[in-house]
Amino acid sequence: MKLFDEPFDPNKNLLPYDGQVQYHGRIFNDEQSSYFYNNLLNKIEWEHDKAIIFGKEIITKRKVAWYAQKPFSYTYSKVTKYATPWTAALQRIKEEVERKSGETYNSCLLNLYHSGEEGMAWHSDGEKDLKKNGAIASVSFGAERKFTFKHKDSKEKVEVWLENGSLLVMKGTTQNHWLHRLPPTKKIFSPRVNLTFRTIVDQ
Ligand SMILES: O=C(O)CCC(=O)C(=O)O
Ligand SMILES: [Fe+2]
Repeated sequence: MKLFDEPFDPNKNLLPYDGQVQYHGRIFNDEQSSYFYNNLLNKIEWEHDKAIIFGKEIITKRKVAWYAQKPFSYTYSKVTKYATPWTAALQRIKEEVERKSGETYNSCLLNLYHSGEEGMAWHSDGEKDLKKNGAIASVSFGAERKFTFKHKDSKEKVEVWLENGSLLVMKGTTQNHWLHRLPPTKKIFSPRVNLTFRTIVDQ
C-alpha cells in the first residue's frame, strides 16, 4: 500500500531481518529535482550497458554511466568500466546524500530508464570492487517507480515506491541476504534517472 500522507521515518528499517534499508522520502524539492533531472539527462555521458549473461553479450535498452573521484575501474556482469570525474551537479547531490545518510561515497553508477518498459532484473550489489557491507545510497529523479527486495532464502518480499527527488539507503548485510529489482511496468511512460552512490575499494 502506498501511504501519501505519512512522513517517512529515515530511522525505520524497511527490512524485517538480515539487513538495513532506510527510505528518507524526498530530500530534494520539485524545483531542485527538475533542475537535477534535466541536468543529468543532458550532461551525463549516457551509454547503453553491455553485460555478459550465460556467456552471451547483451546490450540493454536502459543507459548507464559511471562517475567517481578517480578513474577507478569497476567490473560487474564480466564487463570492466572506467569512471569519469564528477560533474558539478553530481558533486552537489553527493554532498547532500552524505549529509542525509551520515556516510561517505567515492563513486556513482547512474541508470537512465526511458520508460516503464525498462527495468533492472533481480541482483544484489556485492561486487568485489565494492567496500564490504558499505552503504549504497540510491537517489531517484523523474518517474516514480516501484522497487522490490526479495530475501535469498525465505523469498520474503518488501516493496517501496521511489519518488522524484528521493533517497533510499541500503546498508549492513543487505546485499548478502537480499536481492533487489526495478520491475518493468506498462503503466509508466516517462523517464527516470537513478543514481547509486557507492564506495569502491582503492586499487
Ligand atoms: O534504478 C534503481 O532504482 C536500481 C538500480 C540498481 O539497483 C543498481 O544500479 O544497482
Ligand atoms: Fe542494485
